Amino acid sequence: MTSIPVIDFSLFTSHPEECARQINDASKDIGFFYVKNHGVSQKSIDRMLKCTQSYLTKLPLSSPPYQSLDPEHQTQGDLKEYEDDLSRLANEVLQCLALALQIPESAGGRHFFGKSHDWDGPMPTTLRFLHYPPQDRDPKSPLAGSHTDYGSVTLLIQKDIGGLEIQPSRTHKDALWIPVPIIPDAILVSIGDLFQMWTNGLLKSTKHRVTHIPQQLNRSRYSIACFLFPNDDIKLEPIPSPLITQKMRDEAIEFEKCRNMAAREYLAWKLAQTYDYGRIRKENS
Ligand SMILES: O=C(O)CCC(=O)C(=O)O
Ligand SMILES: [Fe+2]
Repeated sequence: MTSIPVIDFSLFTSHPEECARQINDASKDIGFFYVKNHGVSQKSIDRMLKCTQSYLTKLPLSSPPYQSLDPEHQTQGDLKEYEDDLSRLANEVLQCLALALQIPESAGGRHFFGKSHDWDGPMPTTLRFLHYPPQDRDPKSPLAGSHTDYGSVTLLIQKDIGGLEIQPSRTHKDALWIPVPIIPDAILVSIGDLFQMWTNGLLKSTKHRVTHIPQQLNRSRYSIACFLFPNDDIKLEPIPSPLITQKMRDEAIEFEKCRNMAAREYLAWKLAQTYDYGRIRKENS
């Protein structure tokens, strides 16, 4: 695959197996897909983007380029409506992944991942509102450096200005970066590290970054990311899918060091690495 497929998510209601097949094909290959007809109200998306714009642009430039809100303490209002729509979509995407991975009924069937992602519980699923201010700095340095997402699945909404790029090839570090266009009314979904580990690499957590669009240097960029995380104690062991064989497990040696970790520990470990990396770079510059 050299481009990100667009999946008509109304298939989830009419033909769930077909929806699952398309999501599976994209997740095994490029690790990213768009969903349209996703049922998240455009009105609530627009309101969220408007709030992001009016709130984040008022923060001092020294603030971090993102703010995380805590949906747990929202009981009504715009954020609540958005969060309800998004959690329904997230749950349906997780059902498609369970269907595609043929999780046996005895283990929960299509609700296998829904059970480990308890949206109302104390899990660290995060909504992140991102503002990338206009650039007067070196346009060659990316707005967000190359990374994979640490959670299970990410749902992303971007406003007007592109710049997101992905590196689908995993064979060498200088492989081609391909731009991710903004498709109006579509939500971008990506597979995170946890799914890659749970499936011994069958599903792909793909590197991505945000770069400058030269014609847009003087404009702010906004996006809203929802990073799905499972409950803290979920292990990073292979899941019960007949598609994940012992051979794949033997080959997935890069995941071995994380095998005994629970999801929360992995998150803390990744954050510590990122933080240390940032600190070391700062100290050496
Ligand atoms: O802002 C974007 O478009 C992507 C941000 C991202 O990849 C992240 O925060 O993990
Ligand atoms: Fe990301």
